[in-house]
Amino acid sequence: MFGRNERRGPAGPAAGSAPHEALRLVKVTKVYGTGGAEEAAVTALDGVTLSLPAGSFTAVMGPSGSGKSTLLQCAAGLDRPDSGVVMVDGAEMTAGSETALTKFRRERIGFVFQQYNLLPTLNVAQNTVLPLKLAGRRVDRARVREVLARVGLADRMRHRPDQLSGGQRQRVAIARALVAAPSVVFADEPTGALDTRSARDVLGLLQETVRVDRRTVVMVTHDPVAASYADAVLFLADGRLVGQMNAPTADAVAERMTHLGDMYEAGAPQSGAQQPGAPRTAPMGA
Ligand SMILES: Nc1ncnc2c1ncn2[C@@H]1O[C@H](COP(=O)(O)OP(=O)(O)OP(=O)(O)O)[C@@H](O)[C@H]1O
Repeated sequence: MFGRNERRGPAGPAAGSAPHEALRLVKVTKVYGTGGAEEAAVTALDGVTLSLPAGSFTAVMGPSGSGKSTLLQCAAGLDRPDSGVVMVDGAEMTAGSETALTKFRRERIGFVFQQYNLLPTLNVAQNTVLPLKLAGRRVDRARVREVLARVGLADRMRHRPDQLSGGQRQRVAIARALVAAPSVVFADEPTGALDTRSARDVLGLLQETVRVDRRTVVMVTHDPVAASYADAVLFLADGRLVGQMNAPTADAVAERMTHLGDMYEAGAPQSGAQQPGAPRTAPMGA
């Protein structure tokens, strides 16, 4: 496991080769409500365009209500945008039927939620293999053991979630997210319910899956320390991307968050300099 400041160089591929794009959003818009007399329409996402290279770890931050969860839901295929395109590994996720979307999600996407979402009646191993079973894929026992060993739970395979601590439960959720070798892992406040030490373990595991397995991780968080484990932070305000910070530190992220409202009101979004392996966001309004 790597410490948060132990970076192994840029998260992108070796210099000279074109970065493989893991996730692309083009003008993704989501409006809730009809805008009728009794229900004001809320534009939760307003034309979000971004591109994340494979093997990158990106945190998404922004004030409450800025659209972070909606962005995650739309990018992960758990919800459909009203307009715009979501592509994973160069394939358009938003194109097909509900069945096709579900299949796409099961094959290419992993999830980690704040409240773990483990099934209480299944043990650790059974929870971990659930994505494989749902996708109708063969369960490779050695792979399951390997993934559980990676998260430090090889000796807990027969335990049920209620026999585990919060940190251990979240590590099961990470094993479950990784077992099917997804292209992108989406994590929604994965450390929101954890103590500092468990949070550090979970963030280290997410970082490790990026560095070692070359997975792509997108994490929504309110916590500047959690965001500092990422390669880059994207800042949202009012459903728009308003800034980006590469190689973030907790202090710099906290400061940017403090000024985010002012920045946005002044119409002066700031972006950090682009670095290899960092996400590319479109200019405002693109
Ligand atoms: N199902 C829904 N129906 C109507 N409005 C919604 C719905 N889901 C979200 N919204 C609205 O869309 C906007 C963005 O919500 P979202 O949950 O994405 O924000 P967030 O940045 O994740 O907020 P938080 O940090 O508080 O979780 C908010 O104004 C919210 O009230």
